[in-house]
Amino acid sequence: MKIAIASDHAGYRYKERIKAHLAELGHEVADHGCHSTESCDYPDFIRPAAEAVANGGADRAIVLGGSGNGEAIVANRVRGVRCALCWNVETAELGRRHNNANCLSIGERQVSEELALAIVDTWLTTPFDGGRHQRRIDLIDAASA
Ligand SMILES: O=C(CO)[C@H](O)[C@H](O)COP(=O)(O)O
Repeated sequence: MKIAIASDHAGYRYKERIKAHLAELGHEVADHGCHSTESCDYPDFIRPAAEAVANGGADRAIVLGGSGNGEAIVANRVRGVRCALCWNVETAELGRRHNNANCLSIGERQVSEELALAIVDTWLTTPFDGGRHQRRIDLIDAASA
């Protein structure tokens, strides 16, 4: 899978760890920054990663911050992106099964590194259920057209 990844300073360490994990799994990763723990403004980095999904340059995106809230907000402003803020394995599973989330947001200050990797693995491997959930996604898209 082609995966775009981005963080701010608060998500930088998990970004580096998750990039290594994705490479081990054989995924192709494009890092949209940031590139250090020096304070920066997350929209500058998150938006290009989300746009990569919207324009077909990436299959999925992972965005990382301190809480992950602002990162999910930025990603969800990009049409066609469905970004799920996940803090445990169940929210990651539901983000895929019910929301067909093509973007994952995690807060480095909220979850352990071990849990972050488990969240990533679940989000990568869980299929979308379709059915009534596709109808709801269609309603979301229609409402924001
Ligand atoms: O999670 C975030 C946004 O939702 C950011 O990582 C967080 O706001 C950064 O805060 P600070 O500049 O105080 O490190």
